[in-house]
Amino acid sequence: MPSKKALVRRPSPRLAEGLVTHLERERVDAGRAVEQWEAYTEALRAHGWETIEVDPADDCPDSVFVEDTVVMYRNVALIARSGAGSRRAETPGVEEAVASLGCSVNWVWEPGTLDGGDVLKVGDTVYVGRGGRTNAAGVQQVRAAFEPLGARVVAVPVAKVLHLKSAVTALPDGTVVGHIPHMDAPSLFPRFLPVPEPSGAHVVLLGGDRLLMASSAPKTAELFADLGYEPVPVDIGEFEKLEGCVTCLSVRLRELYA
Ligand SMILES: NC(=O)NCCC[C@H](N)C(=O)O
Repeated sequence: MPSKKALVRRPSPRLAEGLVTHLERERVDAGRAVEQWEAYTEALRAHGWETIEVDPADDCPDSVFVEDTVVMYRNVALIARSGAGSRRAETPGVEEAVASLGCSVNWVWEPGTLDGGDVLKVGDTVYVGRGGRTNAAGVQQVRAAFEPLGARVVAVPVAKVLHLKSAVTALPDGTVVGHIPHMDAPSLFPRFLPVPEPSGAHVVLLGGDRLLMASSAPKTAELFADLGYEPVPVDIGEFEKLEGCVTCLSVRLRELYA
C-alpha cells in the first residue's frame, strides 16, 4: 500500500567525529547541525511525510546518515553492512524500527559490505555503486534479495566520491541527474541530465513535482525549476562537511504492507 513515512535519526553529540574520506576535515558546529536537522525533518513533514525517529545511536558519530543503514525495496528492508567498520553499530536500532513497521527484514552478510547511499532506485531498476563502501559480494546480495521481487540490479563503478548517490539521483520522471566530474560511468544511465553543481546531483522526491535539495546548489535548482519542478531548498551545510547530502538524512518508506 502506498505510504508516506520517513525514517530519520537525531544527530549524535559526537557528530563532529564523523568520517571524512574525500574532503578535507572542517569544524562541524553541533548546535547548528541539530537546527539544520530539525529544519530538514520539518520540510519532510510540511510536504506530507510522517517522520519516524529511529532510536538515537549517540555513540555512533555518523548515525544521522540513516540512509546508509537500510535499503528498502517494496516492503522488504535489507539491513546494510557498512564498508566502514565504525558504522556497523548503527544498524540494530534501524532493524527494530523497520520490523515494527511490518517490513520483511533481510541482512547483508559477511563478506558482503553495502552502504545504502550506494543504492539508487529508478522504478524497478536498482543501481548499486561498487566503491569504497560496497563490495562485489554486497552487490550480489542486493541481486539475491531484490531480483526475485522483480528488480533489475545494475552495478555501477564508483571511485571518485563516497557513494553512488553522492554523484547521481533521479527526478520523478526517472531521468538520472548527476555531476559528471564525480561520475565514473555516466553511460550506464539511459536517460541522463548533467547538473552544474556537485550537490545539485542530490534530490529527495517529496511527491508531485517537489524536490528537496541542498541550498548549496542554486544553479541546479534554477535548472530544475525551468523544467517544471518545484525545488524545496534546505541548508544542510554542517552535514555536507561530513560528505552527507539530502538523501542520506532519511529513508522513505513508500510501499508498506499494512
Ligand atoms: N548516504 C550518504 O551520503 N551518507 C553520507 C555518510 C557520511 C559519513 N560521514 C560517512 O563517511 O559515512
